[in-house]
Amino acid sequence: MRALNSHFVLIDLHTSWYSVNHVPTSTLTYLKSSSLISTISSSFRRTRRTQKGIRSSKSSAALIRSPEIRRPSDRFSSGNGSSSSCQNLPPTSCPEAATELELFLELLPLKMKRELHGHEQLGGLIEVVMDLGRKPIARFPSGDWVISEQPIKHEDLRHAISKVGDFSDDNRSGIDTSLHRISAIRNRKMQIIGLTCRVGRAVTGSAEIIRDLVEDGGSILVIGPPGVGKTTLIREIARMLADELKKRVVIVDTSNEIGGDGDVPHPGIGRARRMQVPNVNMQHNVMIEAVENHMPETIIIDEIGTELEALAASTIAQRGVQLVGTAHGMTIENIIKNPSLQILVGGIESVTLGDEEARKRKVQKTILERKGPPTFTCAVEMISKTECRVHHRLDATVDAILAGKSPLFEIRQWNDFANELVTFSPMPEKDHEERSVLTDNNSMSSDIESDEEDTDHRPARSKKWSTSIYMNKRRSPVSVYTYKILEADLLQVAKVIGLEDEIDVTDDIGAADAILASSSEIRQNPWIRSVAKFHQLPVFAIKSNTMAQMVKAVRMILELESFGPASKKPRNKSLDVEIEDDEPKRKPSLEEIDALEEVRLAIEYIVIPGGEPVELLPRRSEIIARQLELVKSYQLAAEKSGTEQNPRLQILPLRLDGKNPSKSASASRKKTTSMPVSGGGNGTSVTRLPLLPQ
Ligand SMILES: Nc1ncnc2c1ncn2[C@@H]1O[C@H](COP(=O)(O)OP(=O)(O)OP(=O)(O)O)[C@@H](O)[C@H]1O
Repeated sequence: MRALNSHFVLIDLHTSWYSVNHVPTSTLTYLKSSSLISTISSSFRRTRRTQKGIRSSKSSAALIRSPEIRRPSDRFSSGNGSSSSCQNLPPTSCPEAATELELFLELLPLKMKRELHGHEQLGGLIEVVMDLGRKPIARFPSGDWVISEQPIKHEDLRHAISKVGDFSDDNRSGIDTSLHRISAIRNRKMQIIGLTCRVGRAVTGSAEIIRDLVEDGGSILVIGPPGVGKTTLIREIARMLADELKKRVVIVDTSNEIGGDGDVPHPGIGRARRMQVPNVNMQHNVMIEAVENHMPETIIIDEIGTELEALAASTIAQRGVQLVGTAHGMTIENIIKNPSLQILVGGIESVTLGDEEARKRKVQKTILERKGPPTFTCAVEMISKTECRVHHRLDATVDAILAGKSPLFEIRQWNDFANELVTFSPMPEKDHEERSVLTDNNSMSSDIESDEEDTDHRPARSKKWSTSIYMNKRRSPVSVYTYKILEADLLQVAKVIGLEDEIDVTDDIGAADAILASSSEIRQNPWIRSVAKFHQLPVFAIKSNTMAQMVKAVRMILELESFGPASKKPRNKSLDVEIEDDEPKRKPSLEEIDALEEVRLAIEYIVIPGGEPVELLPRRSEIIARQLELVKSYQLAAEKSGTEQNPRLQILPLRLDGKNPSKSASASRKKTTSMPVSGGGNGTSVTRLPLLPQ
């Protein structure tokens, strides 16, 4: 719960400062058609002004550091290499970029190529998708575009394949002397039936947003969703370090994506050296080889994805080499929760405190702590190509997340129009007294609240939800609009309890059947209730983002559980359900709390993400009964094991209906401690909670 919660705090900080900027598009679409739009847009303008104010006001309470502003002349003064000559030009106006784009377009059949040539945003092309029997799609920053009405034929794919090198075992290939990445989809006979062709480009200046971190010499972990620009960023970091800071840089280039296809690396990496990797499974070996043989001062590595690679990264960092690496994930919390990558943030262990210590720290007896120093000094969460969150001290961020506190981070935005970098740090929530002054959020909220009463001016809408209608006929699957709750968390919980076919997530509030939000967010941003009322949608609010509450929410949304006394009377015909943990019928003992916390940690950190069974500590049989209840509330199976004197519970990665809750379980993953199941007799190997004191 702590870890999950803190994610919310993180987003909370982010949104509380400029929540208006982050009103979901769908909401804005709705607002455009309603009388609320003037309220929101005026608040939006106020917020923008506030941001400008912050840029010029050093005393602003929202700033921990004063904002840094760089001019384009600073940005581009020192770039060199072939790409630098084009740095201020749009890609199509730059001869080298245009040549590389031409190489890319060579992949396509003539007709498609001609169509694409006519597209005004050709210079910003991101990907072309060619799937057999389907219309080819071009992906631009502005969205997808159908290149041709003619479906892709075998010969189109053959043409494209003939222009690229061999596909490696990760199904990726490239075009000689370019940075483009071609990824194949195969059928069961291993024939290629689809291609994702990504335009690679060296973007000089793209690393200016974190130049200070690069110059500091610390190790940098870059995380972000696919396609956000991680590879492009670290390619530029490699060039910056090698050419401008004169460091010995070695790139471990697993898919030849950083240095391009071919044996002579692309000029985009400057003087950095590149080591190719014969086979993806050897990435970790090549990482170690790079350190042992080539005396690098910096190692650059894209996509650290396995436990072995994470271990190799940690070894490299211990040898005093600066490491710049990327990993998939939206936030640091995703890395903490990923059993293979945990080591990058220092590893996590569960510690049971003594009664005295727990009282002193005002925490539960079983807490999560960082095991050791993180591999990386700092972390960059990429939000878009021009915006990121910088965690200067990754160790402090991880500690804060594990303790359920708000981590300190800095938001950096590159403003393309003004050509300047704006840096600001949101205050932790509890120190955030002046937030209302800074964001004008309060006035926005109250405006909206008052607008709520103005029901006469709203367009008439069909009633989508009222308790009775919903009870009688709801759609399947039920579409849920989530607000400040990770879609992935909701879908994972639905999957765990075997209801994944019953629930869907939508970005379009107008198409939703229900809203799931965190109560604290609703308190801070009451407009969500206004929107819910307008659409007559029920709001399910969860108090804390524990999986147990999520399970309850899913079951309530699907009417598998009654709303109970927590639901408020339908106001304005929309239902408002506050989901809380079940009230304990009696005050639990410390031992019981400890035992239940052990269950929660085991399920949320090992059984569900790792798909592994966990054997708990021996407990008294009454306590085991309580543990079993909790396990069942996650819709998971458990069995008793241990001896009669020392009974214990073993949580199985099986849903109550007997299926495996998580496909993420990797069979090859190392287990901390394994021992045969005692009493269970099915021969499964069992993983104990890491380092739980005996
Ligand atoms: N700063 C930038 N300016 C313009 N285009 C960019 C920039 N950064 C990335 N791109 C383009 O966006 C696309 C995706 O970039 P990139 O491959 O670096 O993303 P990624 O996060 O590494 O993706 P993945 O995780 O899938 O490997 C590419 O076409 C790239 O050329």
